[in-house]
Amino acid sequence: MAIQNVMVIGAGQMGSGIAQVCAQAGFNVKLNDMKQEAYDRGIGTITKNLSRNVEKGRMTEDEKAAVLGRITPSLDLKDAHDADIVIEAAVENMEIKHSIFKTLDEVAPKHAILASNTSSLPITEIAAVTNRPEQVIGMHFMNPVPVMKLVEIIRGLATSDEVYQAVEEMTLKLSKTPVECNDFPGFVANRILMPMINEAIFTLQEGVATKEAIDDIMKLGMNHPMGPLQLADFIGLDTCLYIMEVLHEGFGDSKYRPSPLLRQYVKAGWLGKKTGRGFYEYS
Ligand SMILES: CC(=O)CC(=O)SCCNC(=O)CCNC(=O)[C@H](O)C(C)(C)COP(=O)(O)OP(=O)(O)OC[C@H]1O[C@@H](n2cnc3c(N)ncnc32)[C@H](O)[C@@H]1OP(=O)(O)O
Ligand SMILES: NC(=O)C1=CN([C@@H]2O[C@H](COP(=O)(O)OP(=O)(O)OC[C@H]3O[C@@H](n4cnc5c(N)ncnc54)[C@H](OP(=O)(O)O)[C@@H]3O)[C@@H](O)[C@H]2O)C=CC1
Repeated sequence: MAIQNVMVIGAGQMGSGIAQVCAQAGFNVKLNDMKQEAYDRGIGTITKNLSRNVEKGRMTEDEKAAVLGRITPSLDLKDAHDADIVIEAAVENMEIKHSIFKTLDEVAPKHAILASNTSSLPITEIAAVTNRPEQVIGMHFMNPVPVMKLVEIIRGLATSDEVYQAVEEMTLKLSKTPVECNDFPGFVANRILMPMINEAIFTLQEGVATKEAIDDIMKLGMNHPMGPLQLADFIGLDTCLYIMEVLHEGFGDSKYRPSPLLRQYVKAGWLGKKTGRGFYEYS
């Protein structure tokens, strides 16, 4: 299965990163969002990242222009009509993903693979709204996409071996490392990461230490590049809450209950770095 045309849905922090690494690897990319402003923000981030590569001598101006030339804007899911693979990176919400996958199933070519960058939502349940569940797969990139090497590849119940192999090959072309896992709540990455972040928020809520102290203890004591509260801000507190809810519901175990402080911050619109305020403030 030869992949050349890629469509990325959602031009937020993950979608823009995915579009960038695909275009850098030579794929033709359509970057889709609902609003022009969202696309403009996404392509702005990509341009900034590529300019830094030029400044650091890792890329020429011509190469930067060629990468940008391979990305075209889209505000309509029907633009998936010539895609070989669609990688969905819209918000972490099952209703929205269902609606996107239903439409994609109608408009994308029969051979197209429909992948989701979901952090935690069941791939099997996303696949079930399509007529091609064997061509639906999880392709879970890590944030920031241009830097992080891992792509967690999740097989839904019906995902075919052929589709798995095509996605594995594409991941290698992106200079990333594919690691396979099965479709279970939170997969592997977030089943392990997110309870740690949630526990850090409980620790803050209970006044055990300040946010700075919690982060310093985990950074200096465990050699983590970011403390858990800083990392939560970086991921997005809305995304963290969605993931905890998926774990809580999926396992039915109270150890996964989201911290009330996390819920409160999300209700306040303090979603972390992307909104300028989370546990920390950002200018
Ligand atoms: C929620 C999910 O479903 C799954 C997830 O993604 S969970 C989140 C997983 N990600 C992590 O855990 C990230 C943890 N943090 C880190 O690894 C590091 O703090 C970091 C890579 C983000 C920044 O590294 P740092 O050494 O502190 O900062 P800095 O020196 O500024 O950056 C290192 C490099 O990354 C690049 N970089 C940093 N942030 C970037 C971004 N947002 N986009 C693109 N490049 C970025 C920098 O340009 C720099 O590149 P060069 O050295 O080649 O110039
Ligand atoms: N943040 C992280 O660290 C990681 C996130 N993920 C997953 O990636 C996905 C995206 O997360 P992230 O990039 O952080 O989120 P962002 O909020 O940064 O971006 C999501 C983008 O998708 C847009 N969007 C929402 N609905 C639709 C739709 N129906 N069609 C097209 N675009 C839409 C949003 O527009 P608007 O703002 O107008 O709603 C926004 O621009 C989620 O599933 C998340 O779980 C995976 C790995 C890591």
